[in-house]
Amino acid sequence: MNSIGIFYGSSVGNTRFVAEKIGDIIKTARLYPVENAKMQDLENTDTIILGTSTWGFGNMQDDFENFVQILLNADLKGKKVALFGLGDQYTYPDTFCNGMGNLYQLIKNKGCDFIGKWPSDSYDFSESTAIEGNYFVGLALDEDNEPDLTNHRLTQWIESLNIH
Ligand SMILES: Cc1cc2nc3c(=O)[nH]c(=O)nc-3n(C[C@H](O)[C@H](O)[C@H](O)COP(=O)(O)O)c2cc1C
Repeated sequence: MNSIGIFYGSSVGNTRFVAEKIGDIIKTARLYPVENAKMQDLENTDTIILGTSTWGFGNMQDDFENFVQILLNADLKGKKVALFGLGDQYTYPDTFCNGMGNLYQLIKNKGCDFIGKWPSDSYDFSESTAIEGNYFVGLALDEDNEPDLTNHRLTQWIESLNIH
């Protein structure tokens, strides 16, 4: 069976809120806050949905501090990976969702199959390390300024993943 896990880090609850929403839609998915997640959790999961917010002008959320090493050491070959990131495009237009960009850079050469890139044209920002061409490397969400768009973006994105 294709196991699905949602791994996330969240400081004030926005990424957790989104992770739980994804879990409501993909009923078979297990939720893993990265502060407690183990390498085995990653390696036992076929489709990894991985979410971080951005803090301190472009960093991943704090709970990734230890999890970064776990991600680097884990065997992710052949796994599907879908990234999502939360940020604030108006206050931080030069580092919008850079946390997701950093996450992508960290694991992009680990042999996983990235799914769920997302068009960037409906956002208003100047720079992001999460951009490749006209697409974000995963779903970008802005709960600070556009919470009303989250549901629609999320359902479209999950449909595009084609994993359940
Ligand atoms: C001090 C601070 C720094 C932030 N830095 C960035 C940033 O560089 N880029 C960005 O897109 N968002 C930035 N944000 C916005 C957060 O990523 C956003 O509020 C997010 O929804 C928080 O999610 P969380 O509660 O899951 O951690 C920052 C917010 C704060 C308070």
